[in-house]
Amino acid sequence: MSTVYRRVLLKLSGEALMGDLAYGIDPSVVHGIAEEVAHVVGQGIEVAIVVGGGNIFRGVKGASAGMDRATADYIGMIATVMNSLTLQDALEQMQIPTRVQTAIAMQEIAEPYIRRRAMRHLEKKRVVIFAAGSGNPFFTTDTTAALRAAEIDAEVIFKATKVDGIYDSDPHQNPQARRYETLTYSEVLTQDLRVMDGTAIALCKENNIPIIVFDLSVKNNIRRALMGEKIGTIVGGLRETV
Ligand SMILES: Nc1ncnc2c1ncn2[C@@H]1O[C@H](COP(=O)(O)OP(=O)(O)OP(=O)(O)O)[C@@H](O)[C@H]1O
Ligand SMILES: O=c1ccn([C@@H]2O[C@H](COP(=O)(O)O)[C@@H](O)[C@H]2O)c(=O)[nH]1
Repeated sequence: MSTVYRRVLLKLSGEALMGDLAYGIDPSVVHGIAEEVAHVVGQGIEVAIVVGGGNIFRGVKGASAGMDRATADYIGMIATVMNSLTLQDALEQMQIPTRVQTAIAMQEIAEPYIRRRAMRHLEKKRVVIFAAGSGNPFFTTDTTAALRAAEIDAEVIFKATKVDGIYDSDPHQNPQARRYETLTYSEVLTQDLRVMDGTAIALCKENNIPIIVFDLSVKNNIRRALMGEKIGTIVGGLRETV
């Protein structure tokens, strides 16, 4: 069976890993994600993953409570390593070969991020999980996803998150918000649609990488999206002239 995509980058919401818990990781959520990723890998799609850290720690929150922002961001990046290792464990229990590469050296735990090595792993159909964000404070894992997608020549970024697409305002704040099916990068930026940070959108625009935003909590959505089914909101699907 031929697939729509050859190589994709899947950005998983850290917060969504909590499931119904108040904090941390719900093993059943991680197990469900791993099952869907395993299916897609089994179809021959090369999958790289960036996972957020919002279920454990966000730098901005730490800073607003009085911490030094850069220190708080390093803690946030370490949170993404915990999520990445948890996901690796779940995938390997399903016999899916997986490598975690970290942007902050922790060689006893994971490989360092080496672009060419990551690409080789992907060619060998190993799932590569990029941990510790970009390694730089003041960034997010959404921007990391855009950066890594450009570096590894991924065709598309799938942002699996807590909403089923991009709305004209935050649907968690405004129940009247209306969902878009498609948007240009420029529309997301000029309308200040904050489902992803502006740096991530700008990087995708510059490198012409489409972004598909969809709801992670619906069973089989990862599988459906990565297999090419049209769900959620697509940003930048059409080449822009502006
Ligand atoms: N216009 C919008 N359309 C859709 N969601 C929006 C919009 N504006 C803000 N949001 C919010 O963006 C959130 C998704 O982004 P957020 O960065 O919080 O999560 P994430 O990146 O998936 O998680 P994490 O940071 O834990 O990895 C949604 O839960 C929603 O409340
Ligand atoms: O490149 C990066 C990526 C992340 N951080 C910090 O980690 C947390 C968790 O990431 P989320 O994208 O919010 O899930 C983030 O709040 C930052 O504090 C970073 O500093 N640099």
